[in-house]
Amino acid sequence: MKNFIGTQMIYTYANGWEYEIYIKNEDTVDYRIHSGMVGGRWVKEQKMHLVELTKGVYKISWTEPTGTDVSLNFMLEDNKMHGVIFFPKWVHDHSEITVCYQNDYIDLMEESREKYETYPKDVVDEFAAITYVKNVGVNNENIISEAPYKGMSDEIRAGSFYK
Ligand SMILES: C=Cc1ccc(O)c(OC)c1
Repeated sequence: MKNFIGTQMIYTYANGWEYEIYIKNEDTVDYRIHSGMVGGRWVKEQKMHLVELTKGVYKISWTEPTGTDVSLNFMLEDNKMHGVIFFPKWVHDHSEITVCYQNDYIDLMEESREKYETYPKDVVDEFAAITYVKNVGVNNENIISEAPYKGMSDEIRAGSFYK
């Protein structure tokens, strides 16, 4: 658990979606979505549940202000993960509403989840290849502190992003 907390990772799902996550502390993640249905979205201070299922295998789970539910398994020894995302119908239908720095739009997310339809939910379950992993310590606010842009994940992997 000590090794996992403080880890920043970038991974690409089999469907091509690229995500970045920072396990900021034992119950909080920050993340950026580099590509996919809601590419451009980024979030700080998402509360989550974390368990170590077995040696080197971690599961984190949370429910978002949008009503989207997420559960992710990280298998670090194999450099892979598996994610399950349960999207309410409205996120699928109006994904553009969720593409923002969510922390500035919590009220809009909560209004939208009431205003639009929840069902049927869209379940996306995919494996992903982890393309970057680094333990950057806990509670670092500089890891995920700006919006994703095209090329950012390549810069992070190349070691040229953080000054
Ligand atoms: C909906 C959020 C969401 C879905 C899948 C992910 O891998 C993720 O990682 C930060 C976040």
